[in-house]
Amino acid sequence: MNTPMSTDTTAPLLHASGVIMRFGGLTAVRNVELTVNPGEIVGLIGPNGAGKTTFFNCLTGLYVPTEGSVTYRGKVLPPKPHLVTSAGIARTFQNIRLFPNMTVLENVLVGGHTRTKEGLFSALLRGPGFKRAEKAARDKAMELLEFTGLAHKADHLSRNLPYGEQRKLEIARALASDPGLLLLDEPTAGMNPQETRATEELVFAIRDRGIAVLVIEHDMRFIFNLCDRVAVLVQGEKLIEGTPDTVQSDERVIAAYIGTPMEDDPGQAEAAEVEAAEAATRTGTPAAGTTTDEEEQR
Ligand SMILES: Nc1ncnc2c1ncn2[C@@H]1O[C@H](COP(=O)(O)OP(=O)(O)OP(=O)(O)O)[C@@H](O)[C@H]1O
Repeated sequence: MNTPMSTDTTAPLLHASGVIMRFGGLTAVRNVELTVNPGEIVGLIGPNGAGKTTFFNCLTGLYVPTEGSVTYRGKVLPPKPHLVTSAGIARTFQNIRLFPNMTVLENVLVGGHTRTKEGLFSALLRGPGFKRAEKAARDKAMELLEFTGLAHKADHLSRNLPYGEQRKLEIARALASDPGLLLLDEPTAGMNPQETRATEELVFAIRDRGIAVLVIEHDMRFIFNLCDRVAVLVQGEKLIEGTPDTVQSDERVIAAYIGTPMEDDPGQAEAAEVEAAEAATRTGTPAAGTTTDEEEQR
C-alpha cells in the first residue's frame, strides 16, 4: 500500500533525535530520542502533561522542534503537516477532527487528496483522466471503509456516527493518504471495552498491511497487549524504553503513574478505621476510636 522512498529496509522508518520543544520558558519535550522500525507497533505512554502530544506534533510538522531532528526513511521531515503527510506519515488526533457535515465516504476521499495526481484543469473540465482518477479514489476509499468495518455507513453523515465509529473513520481517513507510518493519538479514548478490543484488532491489521504504527494511549492494557516496544515520557523526558514486560515491571514507571506512597499514608489510616468499624458492626461492639449513631447525635 505504501510507496517506499528508499530501498533500505534495515534503516529505521522514523528517527527522532535529540528533540527538544520549548514554549517560552516551558520545556515540554527534553532531548527525546525515538525510532520506529518497519513493521513495528511502538507505544508512547506517560502521565498527563508528559509531552506526548507535543512530541507527536514535532513528528508531524505541526511544530518545528526547538532543537533536534526528525527523519523519515532517512530524509529530514518538511516543516508543514501536509508535506509530512505526502512524505508518508499520517495521524489521527486526540480530539476527533472529522468534517461533520460530510458523508463517511467523503471524509475518506478528503484524506486521499494528497495522493491525487490530476491537476486543476483536468478537475475543472472533468475530462476522462479526472473521471478515472475519481473512480480509483472512490474504489480505494470504499476498500478502506470495508477494512475498517464502516462500508455500510458510507452515505451517512459523519456527525451521526456513534463515537467509536467516528474514531475508526479518522483512522480510515488517515490510511487514505497511503502512509508508511501511522501515528495514533489516544485512539481508544472514550471507548467501551468491546470497541477498545476491536481497535486493537484493527491496529494489528494495519500493521499486517505493512504500515508501522506509533500510538499514544492511556489505556495500559491496550498498550501492553499491542506494542512491540513502549517508550515512557515523564515531564518531557524519556524515562525508559523497552518491551511491554520490561516497562510494566519498572518501578520508576509504576511510581510515575501511581505516585510514591506517602509516609504515614492518611488513606491507610482511614481504611483501617473503616475496617475496624465494619468488624465492630459484625461483633456488635463499638470499635476503638469510632462513634455510634447515638453518640454522634448527642
Ligand atoms: N502550544 C503550547 N503552548 C504552551 N505550552 C504547551 C503547548 N502545548 C503543550 N504545552 C504544555 O506542554 C506540556 C506537555 O503537554 P502535552 O499536551 O504534550 O502533554 P501530554 O503528555 O500529551 O498530556 P495528555 O496525556 O494530558 O494529553 C504541558 O505542560 C502543556 O501545558
